[in-house]
Amino acid sequence: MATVDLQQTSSLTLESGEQGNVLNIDNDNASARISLFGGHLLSYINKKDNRQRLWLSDEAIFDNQTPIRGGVPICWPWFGEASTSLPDNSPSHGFLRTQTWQVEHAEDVVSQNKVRETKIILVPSQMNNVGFNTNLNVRLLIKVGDSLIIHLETTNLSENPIELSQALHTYLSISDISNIVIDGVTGSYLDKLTGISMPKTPHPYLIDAEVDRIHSHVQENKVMVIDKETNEPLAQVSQRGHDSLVIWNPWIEKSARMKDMSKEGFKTMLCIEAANTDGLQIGPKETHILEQIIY
Ligand SMILES: O=P(O)(O)OC[C@H]1O[C@@H](O)[C@H](O)[C@@H](O)[C@@H]1O
Repeated sequence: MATVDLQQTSSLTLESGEQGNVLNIDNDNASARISLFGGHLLSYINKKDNRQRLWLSDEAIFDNQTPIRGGVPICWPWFGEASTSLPDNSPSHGFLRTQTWQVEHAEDVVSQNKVRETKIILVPSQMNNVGFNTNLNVRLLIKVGDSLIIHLETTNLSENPIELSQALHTYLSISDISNIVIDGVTGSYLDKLTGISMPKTPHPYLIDAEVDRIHSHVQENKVMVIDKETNEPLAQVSQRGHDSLVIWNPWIEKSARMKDMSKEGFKTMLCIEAANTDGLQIGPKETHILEQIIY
């Protein structure tokens, strides 16, 4: 691939430091950081209130091998543990979050609503891995403006349908997990901790223990995390091209077992993941877009 001249995009710089190679974006509406290891968003600050929307672990490991804890990991072409048909030691959540990605395109643009934004397209440098031999093309389109738009595009280049699973594993930054309520998630869900399908999402939806849930029948497109005391929205996401939302917080004991999470880390994060967990079929020559927008 031809090298993209990043200097053409005035809102964008490439930094090489302790966190590896990171794209730094700073425009009129927002700032953001994207690691080229994993094509991984690390930070998004919307300048309308200067609040950080993404949570990044204080203990995240930046060694260009370990998946980064926090931000927006790209889970692809499987979500969660690898199927038994794949070789032993196939990594959890697929192999793209531990690939180096390249910039295919970068541009300062003005949106239809006349908002200045930075548009970036990233592609993984390698596609075949650990027995998952596909004829698939992946692109990650990111628009940083008065919202953060993320498109994970998968194109099936082959003559046959292909099945996969995937997620935009977004870690949202919140003030205090004991002080929030989730709005917009209802219906039945699979509790991954017990393996049991639960008929109803609790209302109000509070988090006061470990949660790992796949919500497959979410009616609302927009989901909000609201401060219980002030009623202010702390985070707002919407999604498209998904079959489920995954809600995850490891709570006290699981956090303590994780090498890249501090003891108190779980208190200020909540994952709301736009996902396809039920086997997404992509037809020959078709492109699928999984979108999440963070406001
Ligand atoms: O530690 P990892 O591989 O990044 O996964 C974190 C969590 O990711 C969530 O999506 C899964 O539902 C959890 O089961 C998992 O523990």
